[in-house]
Amino acid sequence: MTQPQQSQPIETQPRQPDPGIQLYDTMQRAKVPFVPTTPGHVGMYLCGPTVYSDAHLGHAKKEVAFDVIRRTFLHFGYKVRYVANITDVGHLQNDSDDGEDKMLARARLEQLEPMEVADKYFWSFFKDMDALNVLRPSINPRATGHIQEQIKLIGELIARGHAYESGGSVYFDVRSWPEYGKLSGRKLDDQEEGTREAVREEKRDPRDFALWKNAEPEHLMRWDSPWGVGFPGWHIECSAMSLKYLGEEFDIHGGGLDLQFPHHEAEIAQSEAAGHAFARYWMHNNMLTIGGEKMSKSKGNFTTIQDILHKHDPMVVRFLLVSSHYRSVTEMNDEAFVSAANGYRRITDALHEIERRLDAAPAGADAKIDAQIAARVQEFEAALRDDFNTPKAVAALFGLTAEMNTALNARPVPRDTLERARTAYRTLGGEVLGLFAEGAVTGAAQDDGEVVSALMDLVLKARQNYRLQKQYAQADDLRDTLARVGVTVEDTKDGARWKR
Ligand SMILES: Nc1ncnc2c1ncn2[C@@H]1O[C@H](COP(=O)(O)OP(=O)(O)OP(=O)(O)O)[C@@H](O)[C@H]1O
Ligand SMILES: [Zn+2]
Repeated sequence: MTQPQQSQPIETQPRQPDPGIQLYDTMQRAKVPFVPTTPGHVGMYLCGPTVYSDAHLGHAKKEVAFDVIRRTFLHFGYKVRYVANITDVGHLQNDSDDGEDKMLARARLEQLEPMEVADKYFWSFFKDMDALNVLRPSINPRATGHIQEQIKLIGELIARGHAYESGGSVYFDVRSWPEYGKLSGRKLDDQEEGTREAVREEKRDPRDFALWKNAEPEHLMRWDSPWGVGFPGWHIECSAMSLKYLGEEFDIHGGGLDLQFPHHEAEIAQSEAAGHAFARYWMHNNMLTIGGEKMSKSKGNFTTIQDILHKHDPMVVRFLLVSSHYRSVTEMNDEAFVSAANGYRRITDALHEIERRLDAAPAGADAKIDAQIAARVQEFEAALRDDFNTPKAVAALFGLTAEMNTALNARPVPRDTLERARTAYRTLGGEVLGLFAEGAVTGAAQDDGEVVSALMDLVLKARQNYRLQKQYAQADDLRDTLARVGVTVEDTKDGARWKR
């Protein structure tokens, strides 16, 4: 795999970790101050994809939401360890303990080995995420690479009396853990059982969930265990891998709202019952919807990220996603893309104009514009400190853009002020919101992006050099070549400009 073609966030100045971040904790059902387990550090665990098909736009909402949260912590001076798992075994069709393993069902459909399915969709997931400028996880553990860790944790649960073996499978005993249900607020008696008769018979209580499943003879993914040949249940991988890479207690556990029950509830019960403190804060993104309904693979109402990237610039897709709050529903339709494309262009046009004018700008600074920029930076940062409020942060960028456009239209803006504005855009829009990927891998619309803009800057500089050296034939030749591909060059008092 090629390296991610994205710039890692860099801080413009060394910072002390910002103590003022508030986040909404699903467990406390309130916005609370973020207090790290280890000062200056954030350990995050995100439930990643089950790699059995191409990712859709709903997955992109989740990945981008948590990517911005991670980037915000980096911006505010924290060191972040970001662990996001890959589920490549144990996720059964109906999310309970019944049905076929999603990986196996797909393997049969595509006539591939289960591991071929996992690898195929693992790489396609990261290709999509690179295009959307989502930073790669610090650690990206796969469930099948951590079978021993899962077996060990299951053994601990049996030893403590919170799990039992039955018919070669092992189940978590929910009755032994009265706190089961505390995240989602579901009482044990409300919880529906959705399992087959044979599975139900193995359980002491229908709501017990599988930690280990006995493998039927035709089941291809299988490992030896103290309970016979089988495979792990879906939930146990996240407890085992977060414990391994983030320790006994870590800061933030994230995932989609639809994972609260049963997945996160099960993760909490099995981790805490095994004696681990587990996550301090629980964060959940809301859903991306289409016609008011959750976009999902099983409903069939999904659009893959690949399909979207054939029609739209990946940065416009990202802009659309960050324009709504991670805890809000994002409704997807054509108008949403049109308005995101317009909004994104408004911001990038201003940034490019600022960058274009930098070289020829008069020396000095403009105190009034500097103050406006500083106020917008504060507004942006305050929005993100307040539970990562990206729509408000985007509004601050629009405010900055309106003010900069007014200033740019009124008078020559001095260089230090242009530089300050440029840094504000590049740091806040680029590093924190991740909106200006340099050379991200993409679909069709990318030629409109920054690569072209950078190349055109080079060409115009070369033309200017010819003119300064009075080599007018060469300068005209460049202009004519551009004209043949539909690019016109205009000479203005502020230097040459190009347009298509
Ligand atoms: N429409 C959506 N909006 C936001 N997040 C989503 C959406 N769909 C899935 N996710 C999140 O992506 C992750 C993986 O989800 P999953 O693989 O179950 O996708 P799915 O399309 O819902 O599949 P299925 O329909 O088979 O359940 C989960 O954290 C889930 O919350
Ligand atoms: Zn998980």
